[in-house]
Amino acid sequence: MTQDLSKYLDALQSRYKNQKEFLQAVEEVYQDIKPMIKDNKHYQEKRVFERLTEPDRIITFRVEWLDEDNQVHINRGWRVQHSNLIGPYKGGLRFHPTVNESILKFLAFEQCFKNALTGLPMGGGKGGADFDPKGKSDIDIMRFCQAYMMELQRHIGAKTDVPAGDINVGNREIGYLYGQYKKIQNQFEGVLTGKDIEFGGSHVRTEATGYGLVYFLIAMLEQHDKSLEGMRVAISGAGNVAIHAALKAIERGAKVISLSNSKGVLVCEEGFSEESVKKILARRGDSDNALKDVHEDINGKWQDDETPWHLTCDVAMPCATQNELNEDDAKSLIDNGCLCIAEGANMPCTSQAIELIQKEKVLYSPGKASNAGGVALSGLEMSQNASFQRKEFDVLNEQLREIMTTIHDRCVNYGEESDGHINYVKGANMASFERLANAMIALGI
Ligand SMILES: NC(=O)C1=CN([C@@H]2O[C@H](COP(=O)(O)OP(=O)(O)OC[C@H]3O[C@@H](n4cnc5c(N)ncnc54)[C@H](O)[C@@H]3O)[C@@H](O)[C@H]2O)C=CC1
Ligand SMILES: O=C(O)CCC(=O)C(=O)O
Repeated sequence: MTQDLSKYLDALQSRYKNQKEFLQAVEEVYQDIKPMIKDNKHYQEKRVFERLTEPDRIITFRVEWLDEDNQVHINRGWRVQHSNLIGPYKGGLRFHPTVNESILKFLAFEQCFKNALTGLPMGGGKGGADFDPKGKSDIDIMRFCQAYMMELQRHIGAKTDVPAGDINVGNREIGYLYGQYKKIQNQFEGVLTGKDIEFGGSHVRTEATGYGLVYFLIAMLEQHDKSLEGMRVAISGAGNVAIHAALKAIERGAKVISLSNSKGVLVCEEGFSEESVKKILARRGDSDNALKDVHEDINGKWQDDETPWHLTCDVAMPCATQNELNEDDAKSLIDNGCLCIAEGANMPCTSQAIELIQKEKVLYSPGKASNAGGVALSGLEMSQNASFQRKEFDVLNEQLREIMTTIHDRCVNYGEESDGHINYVKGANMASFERLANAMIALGI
């Protein structure tokens, strides 16, 4: 039967040969769950792996919009509804010129496993557009969001599909998207998460992915009798995930030595202060390189076209984008003594980098486990919306910490190897696959 499965994988690789990110995500899961399928005749007979690798549906549409000078623009929009086996489709929207079907399919596929790990009733999806918000005015952003929602609203609903933010879709964009949905549908419901606190949003959603990443990291270090306090932490990215991971790591006594963007890296050898990170956060909206702008003010060094991975650090947290950390970067981190890599972004390490990291037995957590805090908090936003209630910040923050610790423990339960090493990738893949596969069998064909 595993032989048939490898034939199926060959067929998938040939059918989607132009979708390298999607295949990369599927192949990673396949390696870890192969033995589970071999040992379970129901998984074989019901062809669960094959069914899990094909999205339920992909909605593709044209987004036409008028900019503030009344010029016509046309973009491609998508929503990949991958699986609603264990709850409504759930996952973010990404607006970036590099967005294509392969990237959204990989993200939606990963999202199913991530959401299963949270223990909450959420299926997996992802969407977005090849729209580039860089340099666009607020009016242009609003008009694009309205045009995008004009089509998306037909396909989503509080119990059907609940999008949220991802790269370049934050609180402002969610507001414009939700405003348009409400106008068209005349429904005040939890159809999007990441909303403003004043109209149905939840405390801690903004911070959740970054904070959750650090809660996971702390659990991972404690599991290995280590503490985050005093550790040098290199972070990439300077967006929602990176900034909140930096703030939480600083609060917990770590020395955060870098933040980055696609133009270079900002290094602060003595460690950023909380005030420095907040300065960067405040500048983000009105500058296309906030990191470079503030470097002198906060006593940091700006390095053009560099990434953080050549720095000497104890912990690395890639929090920018997919495949941003390659084999050479992994080698450089390991040679410089890095003992832990915790992913904040989705699939930031290339397959070759992961192979090396695993071979060297460096502590390593995949994004689908360590960045699950964002979607977990979205799940809590959905339940607050459904019951027309609002929970306090501290209550939700504690719930987030508990969920991340539980995800960590699930990875340990499934990922501990005979020599005691914990393979968090294997643990995350097996624990989530089991939940999805069992649901698939119970729900019938
Ligand atoms: N926002 C969320 O709740 C969640 C986000 N993620 C993932 O985290 C990552 C970052 O997302 P957000 O922080 O939300 O987005 P964001 O739009 O707030 O920030 C993205 C950051 O990455 C930087 N960046 C983009 N491309 C880069 C490149 N090639 N090299 C270096 N830096 C680059 C940008 O300059 C920006 O600072 C993405 O992989 C996303 O899918 C994962 C889970 C939840
Ligand atoms: O909160 C959500 O629904 C989406 C989060 C997300 O896009 C992710 O986990 O990658």
